[in-house]
Amino acid sequence: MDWAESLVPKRPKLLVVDDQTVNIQALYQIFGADHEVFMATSGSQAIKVCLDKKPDLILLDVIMPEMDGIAVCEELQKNSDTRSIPVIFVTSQESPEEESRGLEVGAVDFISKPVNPAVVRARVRTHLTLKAQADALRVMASRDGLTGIPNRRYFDERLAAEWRSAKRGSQPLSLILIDVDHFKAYNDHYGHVEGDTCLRRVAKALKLSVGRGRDIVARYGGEEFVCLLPETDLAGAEEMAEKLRSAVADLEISHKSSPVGNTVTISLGVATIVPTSLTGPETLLVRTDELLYKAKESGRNQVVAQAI
Ligand SMILES: Nc1nc2c(ncn2[C@@H]2O[C@H](COP(=O)(O)OP(=O)(O)OP(=O)(O)O)[C@@H](O)[C@H]2O)c(=O)[nH]1
Repeated sequence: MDWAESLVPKRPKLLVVDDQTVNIQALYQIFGADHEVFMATSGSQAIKVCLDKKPDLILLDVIMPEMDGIAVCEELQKNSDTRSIPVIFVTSQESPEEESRGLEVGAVDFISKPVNPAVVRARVRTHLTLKAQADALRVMASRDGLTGIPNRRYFDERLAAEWRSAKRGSQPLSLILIDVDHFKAYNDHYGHVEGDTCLRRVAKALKLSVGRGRDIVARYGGEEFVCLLPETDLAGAEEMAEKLRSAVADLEISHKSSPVGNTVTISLGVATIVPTSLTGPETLLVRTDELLYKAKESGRNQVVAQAI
């Protein structure tokens, strides 16, 4: 088994959608033993099952009354939770027009009815492998290689999305920029390998300190980290920043060449904004960076917070 195949779940989840139960049964016979098979007999039911069960792949009948396969595909494409689920159309009247229309709306493959067990198994396996590979690459592209926490790229995406959401709901959005104090001196004293270990431990402590579902901690670059707190006002963000500061202090990582103390410390800038059309995410980033600078200037190992 190669790397890509090993990423496929042991018992992949398949959703079979067909208005004729006899067709569903035929596919169940082929996949039931080594796949978890969900069934839907209409387009709207298929959408519900997708949202609920998050299948790894969908085998979708094209012609169905009420909501056909094309409409189901279009609906799945609209939602970021279902967009990446591969859809294979199962069709009885194959025509080039129908095939190109299906591919346009996001189908990855076509299979003719009545299905041939060996062909359908091989195609499903191929698309499950491709999906698993794409998922793994997506995760890898959003992680920082050294610390394993989300990287700047992922943070930028989340910031843009949370900005839009906060603007729509007129909710506060808070940002904390975090910088390890005198880290150059740490590297100079202990060496780069120890420096890397220190960054990993700091990242872990920060990550374990944030609790809410949409909060994220990411590596912003070098010895800088960032924490994004949706629907959080200044008081809440300041409290969180203080928690992060103590979490790192509590690690008690020896830093003999630090003018601040004997252990590794961090400085934090905190800003909160209720986004409007007149401002953009850069406003929040720039202001938070200025506040971090103030925290450094005022002696480090502290939090400086302000609402915009
Ligand atoms: N070991 C290690 N060091 C890094 C990494 N990324 C950045 N650094 C180091 O972090 C240090 C940051 O130094 P400065 O920007 O001068 O900041 P500082 O020494 O922390 O000083 P202040 O921020 O003012 O307290 C540099 O020496 C970088 O080489 C990394 O991935 N691993």
